[in-house]
Amino acid sequence: MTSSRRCSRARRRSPESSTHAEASAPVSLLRTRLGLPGHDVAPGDSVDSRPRSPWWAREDRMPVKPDPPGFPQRRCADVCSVTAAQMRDVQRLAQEEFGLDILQLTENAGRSAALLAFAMLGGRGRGQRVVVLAGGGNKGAAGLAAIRHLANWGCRVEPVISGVEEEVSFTARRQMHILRQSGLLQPADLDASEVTLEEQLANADLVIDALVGYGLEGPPVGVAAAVTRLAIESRRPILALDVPTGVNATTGEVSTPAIRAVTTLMLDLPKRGCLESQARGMVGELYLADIGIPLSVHQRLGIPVGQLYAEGPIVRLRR
Ligand SMILES: NC(=O)C1=CN([C@@H]2O[C@H](COP(=O)(O)OP(=O)(O)OC[C@H]3O[C@@H](n4cnc5c(N)ncnc54)[C@H](OP(=O)(O)O)[C@@H]3O)[C@@H](O)[C@H]2O)[C@H](O)CC1
Ligand SMILES: [K+]
Repeated sequence: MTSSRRCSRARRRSPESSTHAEASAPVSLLRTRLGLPGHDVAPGDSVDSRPRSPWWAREDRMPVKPDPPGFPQRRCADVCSVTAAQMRDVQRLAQEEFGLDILQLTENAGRSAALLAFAMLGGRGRGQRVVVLAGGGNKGAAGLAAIRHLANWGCRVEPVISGVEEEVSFTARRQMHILRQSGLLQPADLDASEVTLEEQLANADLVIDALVGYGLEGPPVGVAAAVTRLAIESRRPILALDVPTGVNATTGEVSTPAIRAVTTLMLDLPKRGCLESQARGMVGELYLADIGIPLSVHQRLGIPVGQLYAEGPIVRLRR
């Protein structure tokens, strides 16, 4: 099962490259489409060697706050953290026995992400550009939901879709449908070239990483890896949803490539991997959002949540 999954992933994600070359040269994927020369970054290469400020980069960007004030605070040590497997159990129970719909959970996740992003932007939407990198799973669906909220609040939001629409989860597909009907997703967003993406990133005030969360299997490959590398090279501030792409939610193991976030908004409960010391440089400031899973779901599974959200639905975690 696992190996056939992986084969189909390699096939789907990297039609232009041979299977064994794929892991080392994902960035050339989008470039290949454009017929441009290669642009490979070897694992361990310093991103400092990349040229800074290209001609299209805006000079008038507002600084974002990685640690916006106004949220209640908790100490990491006082909050119970979970593995990806425990989180899946919570989600399964919430859906199968309590009747919550995954669309509700992803919507709440996306709205929480939008609220924190808005606070990071200083509580002002007009004139702010946000780029949302969306994958094909429920993390992607949450990022896509965030686009609609941030657009309503005056931001200019650009979606970057890293999956083939027919293959993404139904939650992501539903959010894509809503965005398309709202005029927030254009045909060109589904097939952005590397150059377009570099330009979008260079002009972004804030980037939201909604590529791959606790569903990560092995190091990021294919388009998700290519987009991750471009986001790293752009040096723009990144808000990661749940766990930065490329970081293992349970162990904290950091793959190449992996998103280095200024802020990570974990959903429902802290993911153990985000609190591990090896992931520290990747997660940045830590926040936690209630996504509407009843406390009794956690209680049933013996996970003590206590008064975690008693002062508000988004909490800042201090180390
Ligand atoms: N209860 C919660 O905590 C909730 C969390 N939410 C968010 O959803 C994710 C978990 O969602 P899930 O759909 O299970 O998985 P992900 O979205 O994290 O990842 C699946 C997609 O990622 C692709 N993938 C997996 N491994 C790789 C890889 N090595 N390289 C590239 N791409 C990869 C996978 O592709 P497939 O081809 O395998 O299908 C999927 O497209 C959680 O982290 C939160 O962010 C919900 O929003 C609400 C509930
Ligand atoms: K999935």
